[in-house]
Amino acid sequence: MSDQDKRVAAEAAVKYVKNGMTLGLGSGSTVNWMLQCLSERINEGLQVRGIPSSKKTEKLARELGIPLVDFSTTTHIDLAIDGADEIDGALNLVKGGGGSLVREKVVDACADELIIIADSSKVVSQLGTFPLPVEVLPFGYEVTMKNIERLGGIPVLRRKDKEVFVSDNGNYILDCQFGKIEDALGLHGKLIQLVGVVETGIFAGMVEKVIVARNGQIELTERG
Ligand SMILES: O=C[C@H](O)[C@H](O)[C@H](O)COP(=O)(O)O
Repeated sequence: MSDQDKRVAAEAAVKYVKNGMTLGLGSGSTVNWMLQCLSERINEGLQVRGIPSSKKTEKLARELGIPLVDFSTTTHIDLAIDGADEIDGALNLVKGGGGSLVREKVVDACADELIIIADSSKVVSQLGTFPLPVEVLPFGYEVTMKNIERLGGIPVLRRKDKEVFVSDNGNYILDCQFGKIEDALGLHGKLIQLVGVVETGIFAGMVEKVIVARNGQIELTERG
């Protein structure tokens, strides 16, 4: 992991932002760099507004003076910029390492274009080394865990500072090891049908561009 590369990727993504855009603001440490870059451009006169995908992003964006709106103002997002925990060669993603996957998916899915920014440690040949985050209702999460085990997963209830981690939506996160994921969309489809599952961290077929920085150099991959 390199903060320098996260910043390089973030700077490259912000070049795609144009005056007047409504932006989807993802979550995580790479997105935090993007917010810094965006705020610098806003200080230079760029006029945009953002819809944040987490309370943490909302807080930082406010501190940086980035104008924010929510879905009561508009349901249209021109461009979303977000991070990822894993990116495969088909531009499928695992997300949710920071617990923001549900709001990220709502924001990213309604954007005209989604750009993913990352340092090169996130690029994998196959998804599944990073345990798949699955957001579940707290009620009956034990049952949901059993059902995930029946699908071949090993779910672990996420904790933070020894307390159960609670998402911005008041839900729990199960970090699920499935081994190497052969069929990302198929696995998502099975999980999302389970009662109690709110959303999975598989983002398949959603990305237009991936910007990866490796030792300070940009690698741009676009959906073919
Ligand atoms: O829930 C968190 C998000 O999916 C993040 O975009 C993802 O975890 C990547 O975060 P970072 O840029 O900190 O590695």
